[in-house]
Amino acid sequence: MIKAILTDIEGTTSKISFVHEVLFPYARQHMAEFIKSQYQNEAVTEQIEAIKTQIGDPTASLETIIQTLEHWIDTDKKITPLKALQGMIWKHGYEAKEFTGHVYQDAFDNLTKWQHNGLALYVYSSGSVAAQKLIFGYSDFGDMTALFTGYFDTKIGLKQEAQSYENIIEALPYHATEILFLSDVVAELNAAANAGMQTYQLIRESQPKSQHPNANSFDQITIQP
Ligand SMILES: CSCCC(=O)C(=O)COP(=O)(O)O
Ligand SMILES: [Mg+2]
Repeated sequence: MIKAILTDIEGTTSKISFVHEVLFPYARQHMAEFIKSQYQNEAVTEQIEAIKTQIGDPTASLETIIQTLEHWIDTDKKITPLKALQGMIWKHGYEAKEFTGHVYQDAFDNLTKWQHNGLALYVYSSGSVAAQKLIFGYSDFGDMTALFTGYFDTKIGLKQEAQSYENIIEALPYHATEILFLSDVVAELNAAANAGMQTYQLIRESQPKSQHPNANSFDQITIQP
């Protein structure tokens, strides 16, 4: 019996193009100015130090840090300090109403229904928890954050590793088989299944099917009572 839903964002609740054509370019455009103006802000300093550790250069200049971040954005790296900084930059965009968070109508409808029916809803995305709260907090449907009981990001582990899902199971009051993980990415679904979760693949665009149950929209997801 499913008691909790764990959902991916990009390609699952939300359009890939919103992330790649709106969010990533916005962060790319503002990253240099943001780092230069905010590097003494404690939360930003913490991320800069983490980047220095990651690249193995404790004396890296701000210029090197900026170039590294821009390269990571261009190559879609799911690196925790990059994701934290992107979230901080997106906050300005959402607050200035430069964009709202894209969420598919069927995702909004079914997440609302599932929560109403007593299922606990959680998010697991490579975007930081702060960025997850922004996309749902400033969504096309208004503030959706009350739908979710909890959020997980790469601090719990990478999305294609079974250990990350084992860590999530450990953090939740459910048995692995009571959790349904929704994602468009087969490697993530395989990792979740290896940890014992149930899975559904969202095929929003023209991805190849896999051995996981699949659906084109949340409307087609059947949850056994
Ligand atoms: C929180 S919206 C931005 C998502 C993001 O930064 C990303 O890299 C996509 O990750 P996902 O795990 O949702 O595919
Ligand atoms: Mg995805």
